[in-house]
Amino acid sequence: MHAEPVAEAAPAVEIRGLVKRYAGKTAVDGLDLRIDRGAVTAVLGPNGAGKTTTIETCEGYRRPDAGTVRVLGLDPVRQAAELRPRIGVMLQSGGVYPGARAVEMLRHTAKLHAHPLDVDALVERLGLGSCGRTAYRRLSGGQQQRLALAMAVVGRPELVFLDEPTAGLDPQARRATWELVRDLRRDGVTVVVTTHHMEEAEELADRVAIVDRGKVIAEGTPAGLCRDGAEDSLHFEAPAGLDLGALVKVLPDGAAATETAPGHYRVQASPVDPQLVARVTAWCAEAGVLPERLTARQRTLEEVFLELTGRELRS
Ligand SMILES: Nc1ncnc2c1ncn2[C@@H]1O[C@H](COP(=O)(O)OP(=O)(O)OP(=O)(O)O)[C@@H](O)[C@H]1O
Repeated sequence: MHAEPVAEAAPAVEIRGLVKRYAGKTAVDGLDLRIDRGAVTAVLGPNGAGKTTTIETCEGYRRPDAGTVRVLGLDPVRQAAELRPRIGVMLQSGGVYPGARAVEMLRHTAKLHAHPLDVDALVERLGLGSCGRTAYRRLSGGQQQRLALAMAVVGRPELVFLDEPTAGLDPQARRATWELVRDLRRDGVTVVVTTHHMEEAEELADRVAIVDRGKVIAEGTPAGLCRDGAEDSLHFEAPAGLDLGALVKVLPDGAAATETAPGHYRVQASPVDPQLVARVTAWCAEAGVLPERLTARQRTLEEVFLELTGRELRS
């Protein structure tokens, strides 16, 4: 006899075939995305790709025109009352009463939750100490951002949505935000973050979803996306006119070697790994050639992003 299977916890977010239109214009076009619990997921995409619309649908602020959205197993519109206390939301536009005093508002929000974070410690770590009695509308843009972040996390939510949390922040505030996100992850909180900063996604995210024209067009770990289908390359300099036909013979199938300019060589292969470097250098040693300025390059997430979404500016 098998034991009864334990019901698996629902994923943090499960979106199937989401469609959202504004006045006939399709902003989200059959988007599928599953986000597991306990990880940081970065949602990337060009301006207007549909990221904010998707996130706001998960938060229950927008109703899908088609498809289904489940957040912690709940319908964000029909089961909003049950869902809201369990999620933290940082909106791009603040979503805060402009006349309210900054830290008072945070204290008030904390009191609405059963087990809030320590407000003073949060204020301190986000550098909001000097903003105590200042009205929200009088805070600088960066201070408003940090307060919105504090409001999103103060109630110790299970799942936090952060829409461009570091847009317009100075490097110190950006780092403080990253640290807070890392702490959330360490505490088992699921974080969904949209960003236009690729290094932020590489730095913070366990998984990345790239959205374009209302659909998820790629999904995986940052390292996996940089590796997948990648034409990575190895570069070195040596005397001009090396016999590259002989070099290619010792390389794995599919590898190519070219002299891009006299004495400048490029070896393309997938993957560029330590074995490839060893074969190239062993061949050079056989040929009595010193490969100078030998560099192995993997694509960055920004390069992958541009390859997938195109280099031209969208109108
Ligand atoms: N309230 C609205 N009314 C009409 N159109 C809208 C509305 N909100 C968004 N859109 C349109 O829907 C599309 C998707 O917008 P959305 O804000 O979801 O994109 P995004 O990926 O978050 O972009 P960004 O990176 O610029 O924030 C865009 O073409 C946008 O102009």
